[in-house]
Amino acid sequence: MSKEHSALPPGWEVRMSSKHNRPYYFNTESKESRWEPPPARDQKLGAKHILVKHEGSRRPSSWREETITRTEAEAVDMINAILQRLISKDKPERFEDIAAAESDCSSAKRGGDLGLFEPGAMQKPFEDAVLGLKVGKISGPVKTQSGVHIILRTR
Ligand SMILES: Cn1nc(-c2ccccc2)cc1C(=O)N[C@H](Cc1nc2ccccc2[nH]1)C(=O)O
Repeated sequence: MSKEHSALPPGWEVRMSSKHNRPYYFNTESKESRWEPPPARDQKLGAKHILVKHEGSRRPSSWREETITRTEAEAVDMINAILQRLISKDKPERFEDIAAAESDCSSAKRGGDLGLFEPGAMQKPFEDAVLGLKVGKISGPVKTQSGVHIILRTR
C-alpha cells in the first residue's frame, strides 16, 4: 500500500481542511495536526545525545571517568548547565562538540550520534523522549537507568 494509505499509528485520523480544501492528519490524543502523514511506528528513529552518569547509573563508569561517584542531583545540575550552553543567545555551543568532550556514553566519539535504531531498541524513557521531539529539536533532562541525558532528535 502507498505510504498515504498505510495504517495510521494509534490516535491519528485523516481530516479535511475546508480552509485549504485538502486532507490533513490529526491526533485525537495529542491534538497535534500535520499536513504530512505521521511516520509509521515501525520506522527507524535517529538521535544524538549527551549523557551524564551518576553513582546509581547501570554502569557508573565511562571513557571519561573510571568510577563515577556524583549523585543523580549533581548529574541533573550538570545537564541543565549544558542545556544553557546549547541555547545561549550570545554564544551557543555545538551539540556535537559538547557531546564529544563531556558525554559519559561511548557514542561521545561520534559527537553523541547513536545512528538509526529500531523502535524498542533503546530504554523506554529514552525512546519516549525521542518520539516526543520533532526532528531537530532538543529535549530537557531525560532520566534512564544509564543516567541523565539531553537528546537531539535527528530522524
Ligand atoms: C546505545 N549505545 N550506542 C552506543 C554507540 C553508538 C555509536 C557509536 C558508539 C557507541 C553506545 C551506547 C550505550 O548504550 N552506551 C552506554 C550509555 C548509554 N545508555 C543509553 C541509553 C539510551 C540511549 C543511549 C545510551 N547510552 C555506555 O557507554 O555505558
